Amino acid sequence: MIKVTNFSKQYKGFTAVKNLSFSVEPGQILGLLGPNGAGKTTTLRTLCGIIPPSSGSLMVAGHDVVQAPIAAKQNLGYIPDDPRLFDTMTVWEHLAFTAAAYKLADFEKDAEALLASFELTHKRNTLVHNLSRGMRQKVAIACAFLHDPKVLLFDEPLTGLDPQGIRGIQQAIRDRARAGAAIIISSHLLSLFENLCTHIMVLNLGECRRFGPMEDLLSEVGHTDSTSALEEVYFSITQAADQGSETAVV
Ligand SMILES: Nc1ncnc2c1ncn2[C@@H]1O[C@H](COP(=O)(O)OP(=O)(O)OP(=O)(O)O)[C@@H](O)[C@H]1O
Repeated sequence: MIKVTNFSKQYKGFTAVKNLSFSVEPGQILGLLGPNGAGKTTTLRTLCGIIPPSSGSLMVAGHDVVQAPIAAKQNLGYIPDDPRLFDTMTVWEHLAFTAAAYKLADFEKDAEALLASFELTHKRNTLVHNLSRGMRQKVAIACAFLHDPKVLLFDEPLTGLDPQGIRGIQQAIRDRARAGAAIIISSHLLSLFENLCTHIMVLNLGECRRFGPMEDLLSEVGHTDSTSALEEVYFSITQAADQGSETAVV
């Protein structure tokens, strides 16, 4: 569903991502982690077609994001770390606008259901300018879900959410994966990965240092507490990477 092959990205000669290859199948949730500047956002933004790759191929639901950008985007929902909304539009107008952009007929029932699931029904006619940060985040996620994309990309999805919101988004992500979506989540919250992800990729300085199923990664460490196990794996990989170790695939 998501297939990235030998992807590299340079910004004016600086290599932000180097020779990255991985895939995410339907139902899988890949957790992308790595220190600041590791290349996570660059990878997600390239998969969305916001920035072009320098080399390599990136496929979304069978469509090359450079060769067939519209078909790729029709199958994609992207929630950036700082979603930009239209301050002078209401919550409902955002959903209607999104439906028009994706040419969705009869979107109303699905939109109502999304508002209910994100506890936004009572804010239906409120200008997004007058929403809290967490509510704005939920509007962005509801819009990204509306066309029922096969691929979902989340950059730091829990920023600004309250515990109830966090639980709601986690459940929504799980439901989408169960329904067959391929999902990538970038975050610094290891506990989020432990609760949600089927696979993990650790990036450091633009290179993949580890990629594989979560259970394989955790079994290496042999912890019963998976949050601290993930933490241990993360630090051992990123510190080893700093000392120049090779990429490992589990
Ligand atoms: N437009 C740009 N021009 C030049 N360099 C850039 C640009 N965007 C990102 N970079 C550089 O590319 C590298 C990777 O950045 P990126 O935003 O992908 O990292 P990240 O893993 O998402 O980091 P964080 O966890 O801090 O969000 C960084 O060194 C960053 O400074």
